[in-house]
Amino acid sequence: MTVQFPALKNDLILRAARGEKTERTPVWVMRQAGRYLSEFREVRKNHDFFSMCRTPEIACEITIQPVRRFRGLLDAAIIFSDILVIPQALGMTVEMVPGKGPHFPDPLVTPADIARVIRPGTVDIRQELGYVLDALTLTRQTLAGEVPLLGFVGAPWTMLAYMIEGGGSKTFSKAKAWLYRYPEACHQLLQQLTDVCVDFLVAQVRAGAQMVQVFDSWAGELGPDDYRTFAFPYLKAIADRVKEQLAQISPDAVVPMTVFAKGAHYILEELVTETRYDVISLDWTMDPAVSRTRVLSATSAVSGQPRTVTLQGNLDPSTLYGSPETIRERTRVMIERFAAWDGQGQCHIANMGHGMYPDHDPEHLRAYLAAVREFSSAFKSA
Ligand SMILES: Cc1c2[nH]c(c1CCC(=O)O)Cc1[nH]c(c(CCC(=O)O)c1C)Cc1[nH]c(c(CCC(=O)O)c1C)Cc1[nH]c(c(C)c1CCC(=O)O)C2
Repeated sequence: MTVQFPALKNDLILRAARGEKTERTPVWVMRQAGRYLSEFREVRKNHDFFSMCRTPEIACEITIQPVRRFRGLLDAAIIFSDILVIPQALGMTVEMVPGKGPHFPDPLVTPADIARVIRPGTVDIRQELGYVLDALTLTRQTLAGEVPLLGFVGAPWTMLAYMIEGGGSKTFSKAKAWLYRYPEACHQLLQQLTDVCVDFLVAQVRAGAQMVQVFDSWAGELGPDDYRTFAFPYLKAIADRVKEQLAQISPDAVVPMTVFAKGAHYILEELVTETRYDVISLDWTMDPAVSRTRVLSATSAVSGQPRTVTLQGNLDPSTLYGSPETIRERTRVMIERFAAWDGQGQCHIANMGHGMYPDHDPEHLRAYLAAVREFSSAFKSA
């Protein structure tokens, strides 16, 4: 299958991800499409969340809403979908309860339950998740090359946590109890989820995704040893296998990959030295300058040469509750810290340290996007 797409007019984020120099820092924001936008709420009031995901025309429209509203200020679009479409593809029921979040009426309770979701091979991606692929293709056409289109999946640990907890949780004690009581069943499930992630990401790229991100939103619930046992090996396998499979299609098909292990500050060195992710997304609790130093020294220790991986992030989303002047000042400091190592802030993709909140003022996001442009252009031309 070869689909022809319009030529790309803004490839800033792809260049930054590959470590190439850019004239300003590209910026996009997790959850840039969502409830803080009145135009999203307008569509949402007439539709159930997952029906919106399953209707390519609606998913396309919502993906493009922020690009349209902040025209010229965003450097990427991320496809409107959810990390929980994979548990659904494996046969689980997931509902999105307005104001509460995801709910699994029938979560995994005992290891015998994994028989419901484990199968030989993976799932038929076209059949179970074809609607995401169609949404990607339609959106990439509709964007007409204005900005690159990002695809994504949830990381195996984060998806396992939802499938066992049945929704969000304060302690993740059900999911973590499984790691201690039923480690074998967990590994089987994590392997199954990894296999689906790999096939799904490759399919997303074939359908039009120009870069992909793996969201390990609950990484920080695990300590270093558990993370190294139950999360990291699967994250690593996803990057290895996706890159291998894309390279087999053609060298040009290999897109940049981002990993966001939220809260797992201890894993930074291993992510850079042992995985093939091009971009590492930092949450707001990590200092950009310190993170860069850690990356440089970890890579030189391994190869004798420091490697410049691209870092993404990391303004605290709560900063957007401040005044536009505060946002501008905090953004200046953020840009400066990402530039501490080279004086320019190359190898940086600006984002928040997590997603937008529903009660954010879109005009405050605009202030952030404008400040990234202002200060990063100044640093890079200095
Ligand atoms: C953990 C997680 C989920 N989904 C996702 C993650 C990883 C990122 C993160 O850590 O935030 C990923 C996701 N979810 C959504 C996107 C779309 C693209 C974008 O970033 O704009 C993406 C990339 C839409 C969404 N996903 C969801 C909404 C709001 C749903 C609604 O309208 O009711 C949107 C726009 C719902 C969702 N989906 C999920 C939760 C916990 C919730 C409820 C919390 C909330 O309501 O914000 C699971």
